[in-house]
Amino acid sequence: MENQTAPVSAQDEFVKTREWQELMESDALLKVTDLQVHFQTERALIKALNGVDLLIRKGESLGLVGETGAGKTTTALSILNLLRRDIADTKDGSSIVFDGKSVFDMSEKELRTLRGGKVSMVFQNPLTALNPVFTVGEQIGMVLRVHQKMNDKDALKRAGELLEMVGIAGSRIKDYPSQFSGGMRQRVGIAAALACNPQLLIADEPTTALDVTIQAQILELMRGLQTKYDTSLLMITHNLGIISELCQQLAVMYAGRIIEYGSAKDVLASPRHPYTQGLLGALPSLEGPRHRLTAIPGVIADASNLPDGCAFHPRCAQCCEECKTRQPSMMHVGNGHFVACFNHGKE
Ligand SMILES: Nc1ncnc2c1ncn2[C@@H]1O[C@H](COP(=O)(O)OP(=O)(O)OP(=O)(O)O)[C@@H](O)[C@H]1O
Repeated sequence: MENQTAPVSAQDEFVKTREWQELMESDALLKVTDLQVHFQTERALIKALNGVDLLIRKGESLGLVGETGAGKTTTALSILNLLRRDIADTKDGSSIVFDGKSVFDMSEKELRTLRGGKVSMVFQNPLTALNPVFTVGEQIGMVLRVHQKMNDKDALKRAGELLEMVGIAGSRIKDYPSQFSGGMRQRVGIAAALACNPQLLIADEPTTALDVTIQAQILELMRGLQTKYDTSLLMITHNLGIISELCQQLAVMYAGRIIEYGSAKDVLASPRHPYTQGLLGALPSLEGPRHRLTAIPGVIADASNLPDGCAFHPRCAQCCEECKTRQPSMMHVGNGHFVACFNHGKE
């Protein structure tokens, strides 16, 4: 294959093209390289992440898409070093560097500053993210007391301001989560996530539980905040509308690897990987453009029994002999667009 350098990690399969390696060495706020995470369960060893490379620059928004089980949430939790060590084994050679510092080398104190301070996460279900027995003011205030060392009075005042910022009357700091609608609870979650002006906001399917009008309002809110505060964003979603509206870059994940990456505009307009083409419904269709990910024929790769070669090959209509035995590297197809596919990775 063209432009391949020598293996860059202990694993022979992590052969990177020069262009991909150069990209991964460029300046970024968050850099994930060769991330490998396995879960040991009673029944099997689940190879959830198998060499994830990702980067997010300051102020940039990256969309991360892929079918269920691709490893998106495991990647997000790894960034915050939140995986339980007793069940999740992060392999040697895995690296996550945030703002110049490895999250795996951070002390407990540094990790507390990272979580909810420098990096915040908004979850899919606003009900489970909020504690029902505390008022929303107390919950947002708690973030401010811990991270900004504010006293109770200032924290409550600031919590009211943050509620106003997400379009909820500040006087409602005294209300409990059950007194808010689903959309409002998600706004409260976002207010809490933004309390400390994070450098990176991770949103894991933040609008799935909401109806379409509220979804649009939340997205508008996130876009406004991103522009105003230059916050970087990692947006995990199945919704392509969100990607095209909110994200500059797009990474597509399959079986615990990134298999396509580029500007969201390029990848959505001309997906190169057969998997991405299938996901986007870009394969010939009579139904016109799709706004959500479409179903691809075949079974999603089983993380406890991954096939040799390209993990997508058993489902790929364009599979050739090489695909069955070798892992394709991320190849540059121009304009910062990369694809890991032997058939489509050439200029
Ligand atoms: N705590 C765990 N114990 C065992 N296996 C796990 C655990 N967490 C995740 N996995 C497995 O790791 C793989 C990746 O899961 P992950 O939740 O990261 O995928 P995902 O892309 O976020 O999926 P979804 O879109 O459904 O949220 C899956 O095979 C999943 O079953």
